Amino acid sequence: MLYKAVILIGGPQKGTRFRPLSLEFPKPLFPVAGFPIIHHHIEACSKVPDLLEILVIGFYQPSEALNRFLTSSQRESNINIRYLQEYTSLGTAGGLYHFRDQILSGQPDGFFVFNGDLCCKFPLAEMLEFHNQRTNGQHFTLLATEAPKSQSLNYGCLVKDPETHEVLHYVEKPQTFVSSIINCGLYLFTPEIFEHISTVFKENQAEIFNGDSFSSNRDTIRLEQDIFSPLAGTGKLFVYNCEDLMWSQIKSAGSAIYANRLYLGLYHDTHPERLAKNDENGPHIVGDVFIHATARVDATATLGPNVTIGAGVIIGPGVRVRESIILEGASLQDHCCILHSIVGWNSVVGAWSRVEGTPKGPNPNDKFAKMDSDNLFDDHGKLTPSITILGSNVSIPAEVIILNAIILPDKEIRGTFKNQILL
Ligand SMILES: Nc1nc2c(ncn2[C@@H]2O[C@H](COP(=O)(O)OP(=O)(O)O[C@H]3O[C@H](CO)[C@@H](O)[C@H](O)[C@@H]3O)[C@@H](O)[C@H]2O)c(=O)[nH]1
Repeated sequence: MLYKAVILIGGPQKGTRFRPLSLEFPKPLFPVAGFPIIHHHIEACSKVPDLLEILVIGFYQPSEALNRFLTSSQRESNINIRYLQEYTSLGTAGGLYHFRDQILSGQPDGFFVFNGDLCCKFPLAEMLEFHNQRTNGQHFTLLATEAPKSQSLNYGCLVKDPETHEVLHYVEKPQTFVSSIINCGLYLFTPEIFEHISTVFKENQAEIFNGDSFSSNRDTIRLEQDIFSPLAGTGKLFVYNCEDLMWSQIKSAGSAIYANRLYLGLYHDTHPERLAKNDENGPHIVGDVFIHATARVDATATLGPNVTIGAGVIIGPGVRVRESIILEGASLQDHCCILHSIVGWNSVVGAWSRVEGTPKGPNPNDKFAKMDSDNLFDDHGKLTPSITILGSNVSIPAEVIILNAIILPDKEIRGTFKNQILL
């Protein structure tokens, strides 16, 4: 059986907590546990036997960074990888439909579709096995997991037949509780899915000529509302439910820090060589830490748990870093302290300064709790305390405190700042 994979990466977005970090760099390339978010998807795909190619679909302008990433991923994984750009946001099914000829070229028997903003222990082999056990032939499988009742409302929710695992009912982000089984944003489709998308496409186009709709987004088709909801209960849609799945969305900077922790934890099984170890000449390592081979870390620094140090980073004596991501080219000067923060590309933190955010994470007492995607502002218009973010080329002087702040790129900070966005 031949398969393909499609990764939906969306496009530039405004007003998110990721903004200072995604201004110059598409979010799917943001490094988590040392590698771009979608590198983890590609790595999972490379383990699927007979994978014909990977198509990355989005509405980002092709950029040097994206091209460089795709070329190097292709070389490393030895799989053909192409970027297909939508002319506008076509929705999670619209992009698939627009590029259906490319997806079906080479005649795959099926294809995986990934939301690009997932952090997951992608159970592709298990999904394939589950999918192929259904006798139906032309059917579709989606990956699901459990969420607490209150959090389930933030996701696609589904009700399944406990015997057959057929999806009987699907509601995208319901207003009231439907089910604690949530859509994880990873699907396995057969080519027949295009017949269902085509029906919706034609209905939408017909509306233009019936004068029913002047909406500018009539080319948009959503997998969740337009395809899954009507497919539920027709015997075509099945759910592979992985209750204990290691899974999170990456929507905010807080969730990037959480995903960093999850992927570093996974490296114990998948890539133990990527985890830093304590040795006489190196820094003190606490828990899971990734240090890029080109970073220079003083032996008196203490790093961890859950820290990623990017390429070319320089870390001075006595520095302390925990629960943070330090991006390529940054410099942390003597005895500074970085907690629950993301330090942007080529930023400098001066000696004895403290950069600190507020920890974000799912409720540890609730087995199925998910990471909430934190809003930038609370109901009173105040910045909600969360991860501190320094954009690229930010300079923090010596002996100041930066607490719960978001600092846009290229800023030279002169003093202490708390609970602010510095534009
Ligand atoms: N190519 C492309 N990608 C898109 C588009 N719109 C969204 N995407 C990508 O599709 C994924 C889903 O994005 P959203 O539309 O923001 O949905 P969501 O709020 O994340 O919810 C989805 O994911 C949840 C799990 O993470 C699901 O529970 C939910 O049902 C839904 O599928 C993201 O990776 C996003 O970049 C589009 O027009 N074009």
